[in-house]
Amino acid sequence: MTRAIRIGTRGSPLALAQARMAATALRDMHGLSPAQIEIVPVTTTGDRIKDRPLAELGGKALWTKELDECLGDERIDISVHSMKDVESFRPAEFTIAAMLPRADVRDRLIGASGLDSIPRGARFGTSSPRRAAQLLSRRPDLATVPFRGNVETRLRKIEMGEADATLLAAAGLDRLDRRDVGVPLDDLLPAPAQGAVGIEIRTGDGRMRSLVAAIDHASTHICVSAERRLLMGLGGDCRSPIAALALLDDGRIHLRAEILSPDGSEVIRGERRFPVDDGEAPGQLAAELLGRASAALRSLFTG
Ligand SMILES: NCc1[nH]cc(CCC(=O)O)c1CC(=O)O
Repeated sequence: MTRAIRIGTRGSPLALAQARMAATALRDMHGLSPAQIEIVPVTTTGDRIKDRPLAELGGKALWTKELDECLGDERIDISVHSMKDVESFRPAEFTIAAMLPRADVRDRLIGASGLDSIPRGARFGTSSPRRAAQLLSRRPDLATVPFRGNVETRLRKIEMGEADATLLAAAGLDRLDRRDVGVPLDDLLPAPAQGAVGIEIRTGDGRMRSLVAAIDHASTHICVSAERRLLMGLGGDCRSPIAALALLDDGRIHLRAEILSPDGSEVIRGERRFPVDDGEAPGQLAAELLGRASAALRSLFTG
């Protein structure tokens, strides 16, 4: 091994925890010493802008732009991302060469013991169009209030009473050792790629490609790729209320998805089962969902 592998990551506590998971996996797989891996925190646009819903800025590589610049300039060798935050179309210059084993994919409800136990008219904190729409479809009496910041910040906002309840990804809570926080919701479909951590390299970097490919978790990669293909087919971005989850079932992919109007009044659900090497099926499911949606809902998508 020549010089240390530089792992670029966002600087949030969750991002750093995920970068450490990637570092540990690489170290264990390749028998590296701690000095042979370095973690390089990079501040992204999404981290800097704290006062506006990110959905308003929409589709502008909010979490990846600065990391991409570092990766492109060879200031880092790999980038570690929450796959959920990685836009569906990436520059050909970069390749997601591996994913870590997926964590709990569910959202957890904070501030109430179940969706039915939230008091009538309570304020629900979220800036996620998906979470807002899913919640309003079940509880139209609730009011959503904007809710940004990292996981710890959002938990503090609930403690301070800025909102009565919120949803957070189980994956993030668990990785921050907040395993006891919140109630998992089994019947709320998560965001595409929720719970998955991706490792990105420069497409031409053969050395990193083989180092990183060795820690790839194949079933996670297969399922998250199917969810991202669906997203591409929908032409959705972080402004579009989309939920999707692919699971492997008997060697085949079972992909479930829903698209929602922002106020939750319209919910279009669908699912497909298909072989893992069928790259077309997710796009076909996307087209089918859009075909069943009202013109107003369809207009939120460009696919
Ligand atoms: N949107 C921010 C974000 N990006 C990834 C996670 C959690 C980890 C994951 O889903 O992989 C979170 C926090 C959350 O949604 O609660």
